[in-house]
Amino acid sequence: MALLETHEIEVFYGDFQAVFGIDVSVEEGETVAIIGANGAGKSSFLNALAGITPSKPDAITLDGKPVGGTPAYEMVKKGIALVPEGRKLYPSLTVEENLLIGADGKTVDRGWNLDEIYRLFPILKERAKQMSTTLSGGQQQQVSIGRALMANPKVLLCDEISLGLAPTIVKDVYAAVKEIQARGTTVLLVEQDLSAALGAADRVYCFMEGRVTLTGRPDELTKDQIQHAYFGMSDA
Ligand SMILES: Nc1ncnc2c1ncn2[C@@H]1O[C@H](COP(=O)(O)OP(=O)(O)OP(=O)(O)O)[C@@H](O)[C@H]1O
Repeated sequence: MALLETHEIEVFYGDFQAVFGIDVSVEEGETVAIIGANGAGKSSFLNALAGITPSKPDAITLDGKPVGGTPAYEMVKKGIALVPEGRKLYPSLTVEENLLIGADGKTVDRGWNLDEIYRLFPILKERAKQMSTTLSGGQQQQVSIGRALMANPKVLLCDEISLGLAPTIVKDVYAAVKEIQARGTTVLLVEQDLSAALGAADRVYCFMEGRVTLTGRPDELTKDQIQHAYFGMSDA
């Protein structure tokens, strides 16, 4: 049994359907990436897992138990924590205060605390008392990841953590994802930066127009397969 599974999950905004019956499974300790173009439904899917958009109870199982439709503040206590698109830090709080807020979602100790976050992201220790808004984009992304880890999740959800960052900074952020996985945390990420996603993930799912068009291990997939799955076209 996989740690996290979706079963024919659907996401609606009023009458508009963004996700059409998607099955995804994530094994404990895996890093899985969802790739796809703008509007493919990646964030809608991730937000359903985080309890931000509604879903049916059986549509999401964690450790085999239905958790779909659980509100976001409860979902994090069940073990699913989100690094949201755009970081969404609290601008009036310091770096450390932002991190400490993440600990409100902690119900089990899986080894993540302030010391461990500062070990993963040493610059944040130096900047601990600064307002989060004074940090660079990459450092703010570190705070957002650290805040989610402070909840000690079973599964860390990351939404477009490369967004707006220079390529060298993206590399650093993804090196941290590898480290997070190495420390035993399961990661499910949504990413438009293909090389970042393929470099970090054990398995990928490609979404197009709210459906899965391709799945596999990065080393098994060809460029043409990915292009076809991404845009519905190929070189041929
Ligand atoms: N709050 C909302 N209300 C109505 N429609 C929405 C809402 N959020 C997303 N959508 C629509 O749902 C579809 C999927 O959007 P979603 O943001 O999930 O895609 P995405 O793959 O994450 O793309 P992006 O990378 O641009 O965020 C799009 O057609 C989008 O316009």
